[in-house]
Amino acid sequence: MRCHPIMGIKRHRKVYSSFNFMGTAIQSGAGDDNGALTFLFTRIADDLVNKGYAILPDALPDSLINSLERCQYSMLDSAFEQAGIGRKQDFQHDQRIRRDEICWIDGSMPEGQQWLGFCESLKDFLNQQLFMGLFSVESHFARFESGAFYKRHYDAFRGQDNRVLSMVTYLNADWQLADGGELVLYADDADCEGTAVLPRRGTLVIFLSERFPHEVKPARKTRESVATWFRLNTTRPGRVDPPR
Ligand SMILES: O=C(O)CCC(=O)C(=O)O
Ligand SMILES: [Fe+2]
Repeated sequence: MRCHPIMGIKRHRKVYSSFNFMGTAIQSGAGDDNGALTFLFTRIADDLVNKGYAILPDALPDSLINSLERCQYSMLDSAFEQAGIGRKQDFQHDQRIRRDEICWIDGSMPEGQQWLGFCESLKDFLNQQLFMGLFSVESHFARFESGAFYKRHYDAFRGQDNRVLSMVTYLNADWQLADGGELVLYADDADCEGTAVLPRRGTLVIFLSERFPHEVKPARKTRESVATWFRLNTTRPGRVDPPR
């Protein structure tokens, strides 16, 4: 994959260890987890500056993945709804483009709160380090049943939407190449090859929403993921901009 230096993001030198991950006090040993999270967040910030994306296998602490999984298991299947394309008035289901089911994480369960706390901490860290001006976070579980896919798309279009950063993580243990369902991240519109990522448990992918077209190849067994977006606040007089 070709890489381009990221425009508009600069590293702000700071002492990382002083950062406080209040939202992610994970079970016991929170001190160790905080150290690991500082390391992870620093890696993400560096990769965003250098490449505009990060692909990090085994990135998330087990405790966080386990609680995401508990949260997801406890949601009734009926809580998953067919995913649509577009926002509000443009919202439509188009099975030719995507065939996953989603369930928004609203913080009504402690495990969901823990995940949203992790995302908030990352948002604050990136704002402190890179001055990204991220304002809010939205996150949902997604389930791709066997045969489901999501065709090549952007998560945001320049000047139109306020999704700035896209992040995906996966819950699938023992996912093999033969299971399909790869996320393919393309460098730009001209890139036909891309970089394929297997949706393996704990892998974290994060990228600039407006810059990288991407797709999910057809899965050959049920594929469980968590998709998250970091947004700017584009509310202005006469136009309220709620999340989603
Ligand atoms: O699940 C993935 O790997 C990516 C999903 C995606 O592109 C999206 O929800 O916009
Ligand atoms: Fe996407």
